[in-house]
Amino acid sequence: MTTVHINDTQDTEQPKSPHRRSWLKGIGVGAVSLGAGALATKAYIDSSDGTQTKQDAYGTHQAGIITPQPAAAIIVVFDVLAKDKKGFEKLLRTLTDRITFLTQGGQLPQIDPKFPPLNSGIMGDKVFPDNLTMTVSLGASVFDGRFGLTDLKPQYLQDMQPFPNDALEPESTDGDLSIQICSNTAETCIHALRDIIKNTPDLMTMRWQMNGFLPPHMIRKLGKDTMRNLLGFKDGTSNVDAKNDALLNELIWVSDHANSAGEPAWAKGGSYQVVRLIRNRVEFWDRTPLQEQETIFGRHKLSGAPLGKPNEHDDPDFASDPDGKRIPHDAHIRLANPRTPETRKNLILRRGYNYSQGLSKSGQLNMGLLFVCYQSNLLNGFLTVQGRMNGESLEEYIKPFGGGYFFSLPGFAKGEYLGQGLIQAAV
Ligand SMILES: C=CC1=C(C)c2cc3[nH]c(cc4nc(cc5[nH]c(cc1n2)c(C)c5CCC(=O)O)C(CCC(=O)O)=C4C)c(C)c3C=C
Ligand SMILES: [Fe+2]
Repeated sequence: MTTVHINDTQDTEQPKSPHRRSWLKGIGVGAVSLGAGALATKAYIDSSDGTQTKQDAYGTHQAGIITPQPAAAIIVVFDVLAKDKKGFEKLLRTLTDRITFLTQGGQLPQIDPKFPPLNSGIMGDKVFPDNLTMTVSLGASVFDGRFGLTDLKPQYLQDMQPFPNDALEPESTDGDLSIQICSNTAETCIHALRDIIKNTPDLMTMRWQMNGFLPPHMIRKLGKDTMRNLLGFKDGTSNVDAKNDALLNELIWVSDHANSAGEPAWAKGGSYQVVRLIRNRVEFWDRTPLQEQETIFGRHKLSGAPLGKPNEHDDPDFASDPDGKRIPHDAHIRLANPRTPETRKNLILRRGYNYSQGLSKSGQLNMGLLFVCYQSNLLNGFLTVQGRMNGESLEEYIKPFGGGYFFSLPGFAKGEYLGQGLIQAAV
């Protein structure tokens, strides 16, 4: 999908849009003579505030997978109430309509005040796009026979089985259908979620959800800097290049590539989505020596550089360290990506968010990582990577307690609906 940026992530102190320049002219002030504060104020009230930034609704792939991450996210997982294929199709058509409207924006209809409003009203009467994406994915349970889809399940889709360090809570695990909602603001995500709930009361019910956030000032730097997770480390330094189409067709999208062999035809253009809710034991972490923290990840905390290297994007060069003296063999990055020709097929596209949810029952900070990743092959991707990381030193500080495996539907064209290929292939 094409990304359309309308000055959202630009440096707000440089007048760029014609609209903005005309405003400056209109008040008879030259840009050079305006102080940064005045420009920043103006940036807040015109289109460069990001409210008009739009992601395409139509395309080969759904938005929200390779599109840049905005600052706010909600992952919400539903169980489907629809009883048959017809009901499931109605759900997919409703989701398509609402997502198209919410992501592109527009006027909300006025209604008779004797009836409840059609919408929460959080965005007023005119919905603005605010960089919203809503990515719809299906869990394995949808293919259980209720909707005539049994023979159409993506081959690796399954319920989440606990890894040795997991304590999966059933109320926060699995589910029929996930929606990853991402936007510039938490309010726009909440608005979108409430719109979906209001429009599908008879079709699905919420099972679990998690809100995530990233620092907005870092997002505005547009990839010039890497964001930090709540353990204080740069997270996202090394990731699959979302601009490399050949790589994406091999590793992220179900495609004609051998990595996707055996998948049903309808799944082409989709991707396996993994969500993991991972609590961080931050009080314990904050009492851990810096040296130990860095050894656990295999990177320097401040710079994000691989241990013993000066720069963040330097190659960790494991080959020159066969005994693990510089970067231990059980360091997170060494297990996650050993960087060998054999492990190339295990690369995944990570798209996680931080989360914070007040206090745990035992009075500790309840915060961590809303881990999300995408891959064309769940077995070669997350399942193998997580398998390699079982027993890593980081496990003492983290506790995965929920999540699920889902299949992100292919994108749709104008006049089509999400999952149309699946429904048409169903019996
Ligand atoms: C199974 C996949 C992964 C899980 C689960 C996971 C959890 C997790 N990660 C961090 C922090 C960092 N991860 C980093 C790199 C990294 N992590 C994974 C995979 C999982 N992480 C991969 C594939 C990579 C990239 C490795 C590489 O190519 O070098 C880093 C280093 C910076 C970076 O490259 O992003 C950090 C820091 C936490 C805190 C966490 C669970 C709470
Ligand atoms: Fe990681």
